[in-house]
Amino acid sequence: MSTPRIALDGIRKSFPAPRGRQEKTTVLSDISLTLAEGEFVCLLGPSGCGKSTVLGMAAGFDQPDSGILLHDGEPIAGPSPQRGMVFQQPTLFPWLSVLDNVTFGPRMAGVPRERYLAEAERYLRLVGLQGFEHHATWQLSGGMRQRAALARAWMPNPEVLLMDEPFGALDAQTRLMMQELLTSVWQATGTSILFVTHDVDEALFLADRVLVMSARPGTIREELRVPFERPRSIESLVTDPEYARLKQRILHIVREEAGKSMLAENGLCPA
Ligand SMILES: Nc1ncnc2c1ncn2[C@@H]1O[C@H](COP(=O)(O)OP(=O)(O)OP(=O)(O)O)[C@@H](O)[C@H]1O
Repeated sequence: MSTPRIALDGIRKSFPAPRGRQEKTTVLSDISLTLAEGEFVCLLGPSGCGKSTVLGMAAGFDQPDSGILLHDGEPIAGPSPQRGMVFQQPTLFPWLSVLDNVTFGPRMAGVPRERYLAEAERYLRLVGLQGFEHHATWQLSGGMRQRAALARAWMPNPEVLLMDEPFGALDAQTRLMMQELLTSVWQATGTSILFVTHDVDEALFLADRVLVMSARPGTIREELRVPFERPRSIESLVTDPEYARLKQRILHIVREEAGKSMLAENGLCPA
């Protein structure tokens, strides 16, 4: 078997307790997962189970207390342009044009314009923003801003993209369009994607595999392979009995784990 792009093995992570309290909060108890080259994996789980913490560690923003964290078999010691991150709120500079936002990294690094312009135009075309290069980002809709953020994340040609509910703030129609668009850019680039979502339909539309996390302290409770051929159409998927079975299974686990979280928050032990 080839080396995975990203591998987490036995990751444990705790954070200091809020002021005035002694004990630490253990957020992740034993997380092991892999992301293969070109694979699309979705991470689902109840609120607060540690999904963003997993992404942050894979990005190199934070280190685990124990366990192994690897990119192509090498330890992840800090952030790298090979691992891009996309957040729910696109972190764009509102006063800059779309093109200046997308090319911000190479411009700040002093790369000559002719070396990055064709690449920027390619990504703007892939995300459907050709013709909007010179608009300021405050002039764009939420979906268009997130498309600009995608083009910017792809500019360094990262091997891995880590996405933290990137479509969570969009309306249902825009969200569907963004899922189709993301799938087509992913297929055109071959980037490995680890994608956090709360939306089971989104996970089943996008992913090759879905990993469902337990309540905090988070661990991977179940892994489901998503068998549907690509390109996928949401209209066909929703009539597929296998889609209904997978959706029911994931909803069942997430509800069960969310129930455990509520009991723990109220100081009660799950039965
Ligand atoms: N830097 C930090 N310091 C202290 N606690 C933190 C820190 N980062 C995260 N936490 C805590 O860790 C837990 C997990 O947070 P995280 O954001 O990873 O969960 P999540 O599954 O992504 O949540 P959600 O689904 O609600 O976005 C939360 O209780 C959060 O308060």
